[in-house]
Amino acid sequence: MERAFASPNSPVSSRSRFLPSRPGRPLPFARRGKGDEDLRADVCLEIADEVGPRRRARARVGEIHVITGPMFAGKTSALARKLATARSSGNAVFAITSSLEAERFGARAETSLVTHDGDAFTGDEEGVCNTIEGCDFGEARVRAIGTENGWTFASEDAKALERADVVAVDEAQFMPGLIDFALECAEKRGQIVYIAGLDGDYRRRRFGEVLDLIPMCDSVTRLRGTCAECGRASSFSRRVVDLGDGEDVVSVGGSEKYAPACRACYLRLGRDESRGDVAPRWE
Ligand SMILES: Nc1ncnc2c1ncn2[C@@H]1O[C@H](COP(=O)(O)OP(=O)(O)O)[C@@H](O)[C@H]1O
Ligand SMILES: Cc1cn([C@H]2C[C@H](O)[C@@H](COP(=O)(O)O)O2)c(=O)[nH]c1=O
Repeated sequence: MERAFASPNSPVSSRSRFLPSRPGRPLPFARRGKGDEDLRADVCLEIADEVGPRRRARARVGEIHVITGPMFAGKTSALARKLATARSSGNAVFAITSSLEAERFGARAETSLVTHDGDAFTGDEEGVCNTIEGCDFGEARVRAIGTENGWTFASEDAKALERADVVAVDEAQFMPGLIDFALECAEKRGQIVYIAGLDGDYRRRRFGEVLDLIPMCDSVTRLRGTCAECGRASSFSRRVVDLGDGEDVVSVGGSEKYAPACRACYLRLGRDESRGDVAPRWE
């Protein structure tokens, strides 16, 4: 797909210089008419701050944004919204998730980011987003990878990853080599990178490499959900089933195994269930 961009010297504000200029193509928004160029600038400003095909070419250095927090906090939902926005402003998107997701969401999780509500961000092959009339979408792919495969992709996927403006990783706690991958995308290829995943496991201990990315990222968002016990904001993931002595930290699942917990309920229920592994660390 051929792309034309506004000249850096055009008489528009520095922010709107990130915006794609595509003569003859529909605006990615419904309102059109007199002064379309102004409208394009006005409407796109808020999303152009974070992503835009122009930005990559201009800066040659990308960004890394981390979206973390406990289970059921809305990490995947937030990531999917970011990607939908990026895509609807003409960016090519490549999203990666863990092949472990298929264990809880089935085969659709091989090519979609699936949330606990059952919503999904889906790539082009499934033809979801292209059906909205008048919108000019960048291509999108979602691929699941196994930890045993590393960051290897089929050749067409590897090309799509290479040319993407925006790269996303969901379930990042399951991905060894996360830091090298994120840095390669942002600093070698100039891509905007979103990393979503758990920072801690059910014991509130470091999970994978998500935390290690913090000193290298541009922004961190730690989301909270709703405590399943009391309705206050949840900050932690509580494992609600006993998987036996020496249980694995990694155990894929949803609400049959985990619950969102506020601090008070996490401590109370951890002790009530005699789960030494979740007792306060100061005891
Ligand atoms: N205890 C729960 N069990 C199942 N779903 C929940 C629970 N608490 C919240 N949810 C739903 O999960 C949604 C968030 O899903 P998702 O974006 O997949 O979160 P995350 O990626 O952080 O686990 C919330 O909007 C809410 O509707
Ligand atoms: C706390 C915790 C979680 N997991 C697993 C359970 C789920 O499969 C994912 C988290 O998914 P979400 O999108 O954040 O809801 O991680 C685990 O293996 N070990 C844990 O301690």
